[in-house]
This record gives sequence, structure tokens and C-alpha cells, in this order.
Amino acid sequence: MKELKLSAVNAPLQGELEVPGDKSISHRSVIFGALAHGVTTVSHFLDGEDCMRTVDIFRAMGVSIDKEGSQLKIVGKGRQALTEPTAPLYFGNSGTTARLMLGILAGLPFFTTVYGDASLTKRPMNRVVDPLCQMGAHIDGRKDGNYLPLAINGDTLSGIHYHLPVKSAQVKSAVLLAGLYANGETTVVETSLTRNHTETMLQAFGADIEIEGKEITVKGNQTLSANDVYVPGDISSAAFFLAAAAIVQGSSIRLLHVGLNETRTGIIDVLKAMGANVIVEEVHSKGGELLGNIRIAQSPLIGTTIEGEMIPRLIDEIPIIALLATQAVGTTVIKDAEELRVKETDRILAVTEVLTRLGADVEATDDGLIVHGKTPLTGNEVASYHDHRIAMMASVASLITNGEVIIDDISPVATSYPNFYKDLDHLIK
Ligand SMILES: O=C(O)C1=C[C@@H](OP(=O)(O)O)[C@@H](O)[C@H](O)C1
Ligand SMILES: C=C(OP(=O)(O)O)C(=O)O
Repeated sequence: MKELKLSAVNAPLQGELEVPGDKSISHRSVIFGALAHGVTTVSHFLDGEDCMRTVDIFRAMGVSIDKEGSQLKIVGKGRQALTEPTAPLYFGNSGTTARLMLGILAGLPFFTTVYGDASLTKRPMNRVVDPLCQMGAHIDGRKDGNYLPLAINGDTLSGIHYHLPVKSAQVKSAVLLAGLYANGETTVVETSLTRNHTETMLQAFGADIEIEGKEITVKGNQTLSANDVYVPGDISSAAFFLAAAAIVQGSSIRLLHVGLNETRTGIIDVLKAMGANVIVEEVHSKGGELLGNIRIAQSPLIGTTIEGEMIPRLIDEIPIIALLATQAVGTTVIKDAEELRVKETDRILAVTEVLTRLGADVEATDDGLIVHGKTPLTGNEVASYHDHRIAMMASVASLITNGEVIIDDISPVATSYPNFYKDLDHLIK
């Protein structure tokens, strides 16, 4: 536990910042580098706890991964060179590691046991275990394999045609990763488009993959070739500074080299809909991913409605969007976001509790939030719910509260953004 007391700084955010590498792309760079043949280099890798869980897992299966700061060198010898780990594999707090690795481990010719921290142990795994078992996987665990720890008896899998019952890129990716080494073809059909970094990186590593709208097909028994990956800045991390600059009087900042993949830029669309002064510039493509700079300055905000296909494009940004909504005139309604209930914590509950304690007018619904603004915020003691995004949202809130915000535990911030407080200090002038 690491408590933090924050007082309003009464100073604007100004200047430039390059946020750390994208978490989703960092995970995938390790996975594909380790499965491929040849040496993969990764630059601007996110040096956060979650991504290190993925690195450690492949090291435990015999893959050489050298890391110097945010630079990785992965010596891939192909999937068949992976060796049986002699100890249980630890997923830590990382849902992405858990779901994507299950898709790989299910088809490997050996036995593995896997576990996670207290939060991950409560998150549902049947969303990946069910389709993998339909492909022929043998996975056992509590509640029919819904909860970690799990035991996996790897076996040859068969392709599947699968309609995703949840809006989840992790489930989509797990099935595609299993399909890559299964017999026959695997097709995944989405109802709402979720982040597509797996598909993009599969193409960059030379995989045979067909994408038709929301339908993705991979051939089985494939071989991947090494690639050099540059990881764009994480828009989900940038979102905290975008929100801070939008609400702190006199702020004006520029965030550099931020990932702008369309499946992730919902936060920018919402900022625009709320009337924020936000400009995206110097957009270009690297390794199949879009990136560019984002400029934002403080301005008055108005409430908006966020729902449907927009939700997967900003799912991790909803806690910070809720804070923005407290400073917007009118009502902000967020619906179709029931997935928030199964993140690191129940984020509908956590956001409602934290913001209410700070004086906001927030109502939890089954699948989202209703925020009435604009309300002044006051200091109070709040919990982070062991969730990095709740801790960072409460920290940004403290910039505008009248009085101190005391967060019970900010240690989870290290899962996605170890230098968050240093970078926030850098922007506060
Ligand atoms: O695939 C990924 O990298 C992720 C997908 C999302 O989860 P779901 O697939 O559960 O929606 C997101 O919340 C998570 O932070 C990262
Ligand atoms: C939900 C998140 O991550 P994961 O599912 O990988 O734990 C997140 O980073 O907000």
C-alpha cells in the first residue's frame, strides 16, 4: 500500500510530453516476437508491470528477451521451440496477458498452470476458456475454468467459426492466436469493432489473415517472421493529461507520438463533442499503426452521450471521461459499457464512489454512468480500488479540488504507467 496526499496545484499544465508506449501493442510485440522466427526488436516498449508479466512468461518458456529500458531484443525460434515451464506462470494484474496467453498455451504440447493477483483472480476467464474448449482445449479450474488459477493440458486444436458474445479484443485475440496454430481455418465475428492491434501486428509478422469488416479469418499452422516494432504512445495514458489540460484553468499542452488507431480514438471524439479545444496533427503511419501529436487547451465543456459502437473505442478511458463530465455543463450519459464491471475492479462502482466522495453528482446504472455537471469538487479520502485507472483519475481530480485528495494506494499505477507522477509534475508549470 502506498498512500498519496495531493493538494490542488493552482497552476496550469503546459509544455510537451511523450507518453510511454501503448500497453496493448507492447504485449503483442512480445507475443509475436517470441512466436516468430528471427530477431525482433521493439522500441518504445511500455516498461510497466503488466507488460513485464508477458515478458517473464516467455522467458519461463525458454525465449531470450533482452531489455534495456524501453528497448527489447527478442530472439524468436518459432513456437515449437517454446519449452514447458517448470513453475506456475504468473499473470499478475494483467487481463490482457491472461486472455492472450491462454489462447497460446491451449495449443502447446505441454502442461501449464497459471495464476494471477487478487484482482485478476476475480475476473472471468470463461469468455476465452469456452471458445478454446470448443477448439479442443483442455483447461480446468474453479467454476468450470472461469477463474484463475487454471491448469492447461495443451493439445492440437481445430479451427472454429466464432461469434464473439462480448465486446472484447482480448477474447478476439485469444481465439485468433489459438487459430494461428490450429488445424483448419478460424474465423472470429465481432458485434462491435474492438481494438485491432492483433490483426495489424499479425500482418506485419507475415501471417495469412483476412479482414472483412467485423469478420477476421486466419489460416492454421502458420509461421511468423521476425519484425521490428515501434510502439506508439498509449492514448489510454495520454487521456489523463488530455483531461487534466481540458479542465485546469489556463492549460495548454502538446502530447507527442500518440497512437491514433481508429479503434482507440474515442476519447478524442468525446473531447470534441464536449467542446474541448483539441487538435490532432502530424498524423502518420508506422508498422501499420497511426500516430501523431495532440494539442489541447482548457475550454468550457458541455455534457454528451456515449454509447454503442463508441464504447470499445474508449473503454479504458471511461473513468477519466466521468471526471471530465463533472466539469461539463449539463448531463453526460454513458451506456452499453457493462464491460466496466469486469475490469481490474467494478469501474462503474469505483468511479461513482470516488467522484461522489469528491462532491460530484454521479449515478451508476447497470451498464454505465449518468453525470450531472458542472459541480465544484472538494478534497476527501478516496480508495483506488487497486485499479491503476481509478488511482490516476483521482490524482487528476485533485488538480481542481478545493482541499486535499488522499488516495489510499497508488501502487497499482505502475501496472500501466510507472512514471505517471513524474510526467504530471513535468507538465505542471
Ligand atoms: O486487448 C487488449 O489489449 C485490451 C483490451 C481491452 O479489454 P477487453 O478485451 O476485455 O475489452 C482493454 O480494456 C484492455 O486494457 C486491453
Ligand atoms: C482493463 C485494463 O487492462 P487488462 O484487462 O489488461 O488488465 C486496463 O488497462 O484498463
